[in-house]
Amino acid sequence: MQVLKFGGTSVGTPENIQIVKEIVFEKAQKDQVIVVVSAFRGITSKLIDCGKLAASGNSDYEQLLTEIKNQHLQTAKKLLSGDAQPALNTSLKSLLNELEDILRGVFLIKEVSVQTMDRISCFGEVLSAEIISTYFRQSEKSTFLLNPKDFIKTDSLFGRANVNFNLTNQLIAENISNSFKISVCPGFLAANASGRTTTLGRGGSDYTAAILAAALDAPELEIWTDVSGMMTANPSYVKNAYTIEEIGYDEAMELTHFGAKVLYPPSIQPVLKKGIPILIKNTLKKEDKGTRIAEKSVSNEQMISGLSCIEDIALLNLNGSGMVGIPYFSHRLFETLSDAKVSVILITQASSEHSICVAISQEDVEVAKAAVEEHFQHELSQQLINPLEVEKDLSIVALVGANMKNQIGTSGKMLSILGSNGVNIKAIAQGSSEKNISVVIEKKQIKKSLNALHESFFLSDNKRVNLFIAGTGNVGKALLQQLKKQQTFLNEKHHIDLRITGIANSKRMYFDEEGLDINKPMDKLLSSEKTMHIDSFIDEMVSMNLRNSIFIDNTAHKVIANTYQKILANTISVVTPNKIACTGPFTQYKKLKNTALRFKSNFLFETNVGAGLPIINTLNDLIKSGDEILEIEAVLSGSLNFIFNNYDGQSKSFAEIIAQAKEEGYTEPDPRLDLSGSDVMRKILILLRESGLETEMDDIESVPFIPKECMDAPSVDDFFKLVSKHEAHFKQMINEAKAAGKKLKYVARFKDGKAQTGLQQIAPGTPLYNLEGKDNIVLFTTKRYPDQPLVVKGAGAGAEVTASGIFGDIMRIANTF
Ligand SMILES: NC(=O)C1=CN([C@@H]2O[C@H](COP(=O)(O)OP(=O)(O)OC[C@H]3O[C@@H](n4cnc5c(N)ncnc54)[C@H](O)[C@@H]3O)[C@@H](O)[C@H]2O)C=CC1
Ligand SMILES: N[C@@H](CC=O)C(=O)O
Repeated sequence: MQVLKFGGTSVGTPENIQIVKEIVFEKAQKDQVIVVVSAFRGITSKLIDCGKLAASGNSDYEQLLTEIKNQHLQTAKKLLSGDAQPALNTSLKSLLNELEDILRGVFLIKEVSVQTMDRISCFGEVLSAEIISTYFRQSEKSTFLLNPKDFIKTDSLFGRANVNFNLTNQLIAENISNSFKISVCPGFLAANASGRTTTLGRGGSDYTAAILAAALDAPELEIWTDVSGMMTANPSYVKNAYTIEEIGYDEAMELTHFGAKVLYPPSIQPVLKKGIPILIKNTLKKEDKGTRIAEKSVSNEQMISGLSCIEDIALLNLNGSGMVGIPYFSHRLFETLSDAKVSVILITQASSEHSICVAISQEDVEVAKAAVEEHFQHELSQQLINPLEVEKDLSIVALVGANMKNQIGTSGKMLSILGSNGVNIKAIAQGSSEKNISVVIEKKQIKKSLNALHESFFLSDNKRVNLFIAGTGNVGKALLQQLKKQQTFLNEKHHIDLRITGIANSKRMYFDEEGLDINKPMDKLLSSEKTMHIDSFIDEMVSMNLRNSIFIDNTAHKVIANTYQKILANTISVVTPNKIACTGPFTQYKKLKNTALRFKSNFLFETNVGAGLPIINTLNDLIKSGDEILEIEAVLSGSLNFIFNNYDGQSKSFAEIIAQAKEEGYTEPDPRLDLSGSDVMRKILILLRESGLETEMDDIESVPFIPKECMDAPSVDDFFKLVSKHEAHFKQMINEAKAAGKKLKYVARFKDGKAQTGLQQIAPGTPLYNLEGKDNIVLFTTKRYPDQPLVVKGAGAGAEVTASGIFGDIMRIANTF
């Protein structure tokens, strides 16, 4: 015997009922089938409304009743043909007349009892079963319409009656005939000992099906609904959520309790007790596999079966010294809430017993608060407990999986993922069964949290990282190219999905939560009508509240650098080649680092020194492992190295070589920063700060090599003109070096606690002498490297290498999410 139950949507339209027929008839070829049906979608609510309207003396119930009548008669007309149709119409009309009579009576006496409401509300199932059984019978004569009142026997608790299982099981065995291929049974209704109609409460049709399946020892109970089973998370929040193919009863219960409303747990108790598996299937996508809920959880690799959530939660926090060591305190709290019909969803209590915190539905807050305050009036007045604290607009997110108990660190991982996304956890509960870890968070963080957790716990998922990019000049453009080139590789090899969710240049900005087309991200930016303003950019980025977000500053702008503090405090990481933030006052640099630590964001700026070379990371590793910097000797300007490697005082002028360095993207957007030595001062300052020294820009001595008049030029154009004017000065510098058999290098040095930068003649045979092109070199002499310094050397300027350094920082952060 097979038992199938079809929900309201499955039987909601004539077209859907035709699909139901296909499903049932296919099954009936193999074995007898019992088909339990719900009311057509929306009918039960309409019936209840009719009852309430009639009871309040409002004749509008008649209009609603007409709608109910028409929907059933029209469905019957569409489904049936020939003689069957008038016959069905007669029986439908007789049922509808009975309903009309009851409602008329209610209207006249202006009163409806729960018992009468049971009679009214179950008409949906009765009418639906009448139509469906007649429709089936038209093609399959061996179809029978069951009356559950004959065999499902309950007490007289109208509205939510309790089943007498002994009697019911016996009556089912006696009443369900083996002689019909298909039996159609209306769900939800039953009868008490004296034959009066009762109903089975919430999930009633599932309950009917479960009672039948259990009594008949069905091999499986099939629940056909409008979703393809239980999903790994709510798909309206998590696009990558997918159907769980197999799950244990316990896990299914946990998921259902916390939001996956595919089943109502109490309604499946009868099959659960007998270990009968339940198959959840989608009527409108019958080819989908669905979810099989079986007695034992399936031992698969997947540690987490699903994520679920409940929205609109409030926390009640009762605390006070008067609670400590007093027996029955929690008992009294729960009893008070229970008496007030407030259901407690989650509980946490500190072992000190100083406080107890419960999560309830937000809609129960007022009732709960009033009840608790009244009950604990004495303790409150004696200040033994503090006034009840209520926090609203919260949600619960739960991680569910039977395999969690075999895994160390699951809750740690969960909390760390939420923390690195700036999600504050208000309360946490983990049962000793370890099948569920639930956290209470702000409601606005739900989408971000579910997605971040889903990507981290479901191995099939790619972890999405959202990039907000400001600056699309030399470096910015090179970065966009590299992101495009690496996208497939990162997806396939590292399961990281980098999306550009925001982009800006100095004029415009553009946002797309799903990510811009990586092949042409500039198109949308260039046609955007949104004017770039950094405050609006940040507001939009923060309000998008996306998981795993990184802001990348590819500008050289102070205004942008000044916003890092705010960005980091919103748990959005910052990656930047812009040196301004790290070279302001030491207190500001320190504050940024502390903010990043406090808000679990990352602040990375490897490209501030030596472009893509791993200089800051190397230094960080030395310092973190306890080493100490004794000396630094370095060439830190790619552009100056390029200029002095290419200027010979003959073929091209000094101004022409600077222009070439600018053209090739080695200089700062304003080359005066390079030529003045300021850029090198910034870099050595950053290295000293990263070495642990509290240093300011003024602590660095710098000897300029460029005439003061050039540096005082009011614009970059004027600067070039003045450099041309002073060509003889530069010629003399290079000729003197050549005559001494040396090369000119702009050197930064830290020795004996002092930092200096300046142009020097470098003799052959020293590490700085053979530094080609735009290369940089840094020699760290440390306690561990006292004789032979640790050397980092390579290309130290240029858009490509800088972009690849930025990419490296992005990946370092992406791997922490
Ligand atoms: N070129 C190199 O070798 C290296 C450069 N850097 C740094 O990289 C950064 C970028 O350099 P480049 O790409 O060469 O500069 P660039 O001048 O080519 O590009 C700057 C970009 O920033 C945008 N921008 C300027 N102000 C803005 C604002 N207020 N809001 C939004 N966007 C704004 C511009 O529209 C442009 O797209 C600079 O901070 C530079 O110091 C760091 C290491 C090496
Ligand atoms: N302008 C800089 C580039 C990177 O910081 C340089 O010349 O080194």
